[in-house]
Parts: sequence; C-alpha cells; structure tokens
Amino acid sequence: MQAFTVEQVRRLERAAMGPQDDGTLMQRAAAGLAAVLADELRTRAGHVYGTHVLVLVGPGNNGGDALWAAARLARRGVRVDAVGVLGTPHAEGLAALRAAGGRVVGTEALAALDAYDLAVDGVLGIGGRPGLPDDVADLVGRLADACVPVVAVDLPSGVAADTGAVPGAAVSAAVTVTFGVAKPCHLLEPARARTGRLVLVDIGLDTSAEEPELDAWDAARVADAWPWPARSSDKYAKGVVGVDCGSETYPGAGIMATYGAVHGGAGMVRFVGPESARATITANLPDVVFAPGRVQAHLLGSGWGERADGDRAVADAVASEVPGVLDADGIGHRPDRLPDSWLLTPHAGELARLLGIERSEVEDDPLAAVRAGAGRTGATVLLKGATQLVARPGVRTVEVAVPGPSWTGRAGSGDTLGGLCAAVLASGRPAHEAAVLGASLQAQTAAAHPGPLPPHVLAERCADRLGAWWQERHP
Ligand SMILES: NC(=O)C1=CN([C@@H]2O[C@H](COP(=O)(O)OP(=O)(O)OC[C@H]3O[C@@H](n4cnc5c(N)ncnc54)[C@H](OP(=O)(O)O)[C@@H]3O)[C@@H](O)[C@H]2O)[C@@H](O)CC1
Ligand SMILES: [K+]
Repeated sequence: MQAFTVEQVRRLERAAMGPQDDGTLMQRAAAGLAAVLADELRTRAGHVYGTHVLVLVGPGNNGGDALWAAARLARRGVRVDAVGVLGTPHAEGLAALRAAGGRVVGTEALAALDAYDLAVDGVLGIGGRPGLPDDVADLVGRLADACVPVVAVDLPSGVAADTGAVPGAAVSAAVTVTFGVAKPCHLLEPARARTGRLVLVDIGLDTSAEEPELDAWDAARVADAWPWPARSSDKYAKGVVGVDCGSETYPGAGIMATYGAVHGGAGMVRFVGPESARATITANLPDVVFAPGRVQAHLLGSGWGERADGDRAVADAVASEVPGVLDADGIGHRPDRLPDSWLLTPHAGELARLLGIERSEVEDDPLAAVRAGAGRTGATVLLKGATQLVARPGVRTVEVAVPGPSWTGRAGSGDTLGGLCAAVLASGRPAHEAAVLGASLQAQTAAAHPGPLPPHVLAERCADRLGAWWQERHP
C-alpha cells in the first residue's frame, strides 16, 4: 500500500475535480463511507434499520463527508444524531441530513452515549492540525468510556496526517475509511494504532504522476520477493556472510547476529568476531566457519562496545567493495560517506546520535529522520522501532516493513535482525530490499509465534517461517 502527503492528495484531488469542485468527489467519498458504516452496523448490531448513530461534525469537508454519508444511512432507517463540535458544519451536508430525517443536536441534547451503536468521527480530515480542542477531546473520551466504536472519516481526528505524530488528544478509531489513497498517518506509529482497520474507498484519483511518500510492504509481497534459491544454487549463489560482531564484553551480540545470518538463509557464515563467542557458536551452529575468506556481505558493529580499531574494521570492509550491514556501535565508526549498497540499522537513539539531534526529534518525525540519515551518510538506512522505515539516498519514497507485535523489540533482536538483512544482502539483493525483507521476516515470525521469545529462538523460528512459505510455493 502506498501513502501520499496532504500536499500530494490536494494535487491529486484538484486533478480529478478539474477547475470546478462540483461535489462529485465528496459524493463518491460519502457513498463509500456509508457502505462501510452500514457493514459495520450489520456486523455489530445485526441489522442496519433502527440502529442509532452519532456523528461528530467539524467545520470542513471532512464533516461534509460525514453528513452526506449520514443522510444515506438516515434514508435506510438509521436514527442519526449529528452534533456540530467545531465551527460551522458543511451547509449542504447538513441540509441533506435534515431532509433525510436526521437530527442535528447540541451536545447537551445527546442521548446517553451508550445508546449509540456507532459514532462517526467527521471532526477533522487532511485540513486538520494535530490535537483537539478540550471540549471535543472530552466528548471523544466519554464515547471511549461508553465503549462506542468509532469510524473515522479519512483519518482519526487529532493525529498529524503527514508524520503520524499524536502530540495531543486524538480519536482512537475501530475503523478508518480513507479516500483515494492512504496518508502517512495510517502507516506510521503512533497514529497507526489509532487508525484501526483501514478501508480505502476509490474516488477516482490517478496517482501515476506522483512518487509516493511511503510504500508499505505486506506479507504476500515479502514472500514473493524473498531470494528463494534456485535448484542449482550452491552456497555462493545463496551468499556468504562475514560476521564481525560482538566483543569480549558483549559476546552474545556476535552469537545472535550469527543466528540471524544462518537462519535468514545465508549459504555460509564466516564468523570473525571475538574468541569468547566461538565455543557457543560451534556448539549451536556447527556450520559456521571461523576462517577468514571470501564473503558477499559483511555484518559489523553489533555489540562492539568501545572498539579501538573500529574505524579500520569498517574502512577495510567498505574498501572490499562488498555490500554490508553496519549496526549499533559500528555506526559510529562509519566513514563520511558510504555507498548505498551499505545498510545502516540504527534505532532511534543511534539515528539521533548520527544526526546530532535529540532522540525525541527522531521519534516525533521518524520519516524525516530516516531520510536525513540516508542523505547524510549516502547509505541505505533502516530505522528500527514500532514502525520500521527504510530510506535510500536520493529516493523520495520511504519503504515500510511489515509491522509485528511489540514483543519483538528487546535486547538482541537488533543483532539477529542485522543477520537476517545480511543474509538477504549476500544473495545479491540491494540494501533496501535486504532491509525490508529482513525486518518483515522477523516481524511476521514474531506475529506467528507471539510471546517473549529470546531473539536467537525467534531467529530459529524465522527459518521455520521461510520453510512454511517455501512449502506454500512448492506444493
Ligand atoms: N478536497 C477534496 O476534493 C475532497 C476532500 N474530502 C474530504 O475533505 C477533507 C478535507 O477537508 P478540508 O480541507 O475542508 O479540511 P478538514 O480537515 O475538514 O477541516 C479543516 C477545518 O478545520 C479547522 N481546524 C483544523 N485543525 C483544527 C484544530 N486542531 N482545532 C480546531 N479547528 C481546526 C480549520 O480551521 P483553520 O485552519 O482555517 O483555522 C478548517 O476550518 C478530507 O479529509 C476528506 O474527508 C473528500 O470529500 C474527498 C474529496
Ligand atoms: K476524521
């Protein structure tokens, strides 16, 4: 799924409308919204006729969509109460709802909130600034307390459409019905968690001339794109990963990174990290070799801690003209510029350090931060976290890996993730694909095996996940 910024959406809508807005797009939006609302009522209440719906209406076209859709429901026998919560509601929409038999009431005249089967959030759409006025936030909070499911129109009011930030009060929707294209807030945390199920209504926008802001992968695309070995693939065709991770202080990082590379499907793994990790690796992964030699992707940096020869180790790896993954402490040893065949895998704190900004600035606008990281270093950057973003230097579109459960993020999961990405990189895939595929495999595996599994065990499950996909593809 692709997402476009508010500025792009406005452009797309203008192109679809032509010089005059005759309301066609709003009618398409309202028709799609009404169909989803009717489905939700049927699912939740068992029927549409006779249900009771509350519509929160703001001052713009988002409220207009909600009112026109509510008028369609009212004509089907739904009892609709609409309340203007902000500014002056869309005049034609209001007239249409009244003509269809809907009530327009003040907040003081509302029924007990738990009498409503559904609420519609038509407060703010893409014209909204983040946050909600206190009285609106209060009503939204009371609806949540009364367990009334909310269907958001276009986006949950209060969230920042372009960044996914939620700096103040915002709606938490069970379902969000968006029009034409998804917006970044639907795909980026923390707004994504408030979006609920996302339904895209086609209103006839032609996106072919716009480069998307985000490109979010799904499970099927990951399985299609995985570098499955051909019948004739030997270990070199699958790819050799050279792992230089861990230290005497953090031997586990070297072990977990190796687990990732092995279970991500590398043809061979050479471990050139510390002595302290080798006995455990030999005991658990006897296929790993310790002799230096030819590799097709490097993996460096996880668990290095302070490393006196870190600059040299990275410089030598880069000079070998083989792609690589640079993780954690290794990122601080990078040269000024890296080729985009190299992948950096920072978490928010490491990316903040790289950019010389506060961690909170990365968390507030991860999209801008990951792009800045790629621009600054020349490398491909995978920003780890609740939403895993992959940016390439000079490429507008940022890719979004398949999200997983929050169990995944724990000490060591970044080390195994680096290994998974390095395995894909060694097979010859470009760094951005290695990043998306590695991160998505780990997330989907965690989703299929929920619970707090240690990262090296989750890495083993990744191999099972690949095996299951393989069997589906080769019945
Ligand atoms: N364009 C199209 O073709 C189509 C558009 N469609 C629909 O239109 C929606 C966009 O409509 P829109 O542009 O009217 O903006 P919308 O979000 O309804 O409200 C803006 C108003 O809210 C106000 N305001 C903002 N933030 C605020 C805050 N925090 N607290 C208080 N007030 C705040 C703001 O005030 P101002 O900025 O002027 O101060 C302004 O008055 C879009 O999401 C989709 O649903 C579909 O029908 C498909 C076709
Ligand atoms: K809304």
